[in-house]
Amino acid sequence: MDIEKVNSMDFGEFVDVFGNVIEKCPLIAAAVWSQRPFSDLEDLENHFFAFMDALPRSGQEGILRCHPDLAGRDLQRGTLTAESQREQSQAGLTSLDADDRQRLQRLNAQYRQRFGFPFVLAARLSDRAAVPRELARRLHCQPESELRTALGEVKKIGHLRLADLLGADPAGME
Ligand SMILES: NC(=O)NC1=NC(=O)NC1=O
Repeated sequence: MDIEKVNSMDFGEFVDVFGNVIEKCPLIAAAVWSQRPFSDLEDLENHFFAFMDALPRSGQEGILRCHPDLAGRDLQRGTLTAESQREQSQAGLTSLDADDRQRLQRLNAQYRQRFGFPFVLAARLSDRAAVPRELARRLHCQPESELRTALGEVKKIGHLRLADLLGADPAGME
């Protein structure tokens, strides 16, 4: 898909295509649509991220709270979005044994208790061994810096999802 096609989309089509670039936050695509035309794919991506950066802390935490836990209830119930399902299975989180899954759920609960939002990480850039290690490490970070780290992970997820949608090479979208 090229940028001319993106710029020609009406509102409904744009939100249908880009509504889940940021997990369960179609509002962001709905807002970014009005800023077309986009000069290129990177410009489109930057508008998504600029919207996130301009939100008050409550809005940024709200974005994080829209993310399903890694190897959490939604994965067990099969209620993940298609994108999340693919990402979590690529990281090997759909085939954890009971002990590993329970450990991850315990760490997720501790993290959520400490920060008030779920642990978010770009699963496609990680794997089943690294996820709990990274979660345990970030559990000890300060809230301010952890909010920034978590939003950075949302942006990595968004970057990869946009690259998929636009048929661009993820590296090429830097
Ligand atoms: N809590 C999360 O990090 N969730 C997720 N990360 C991904 O890459 N996909 C998800 O669903």
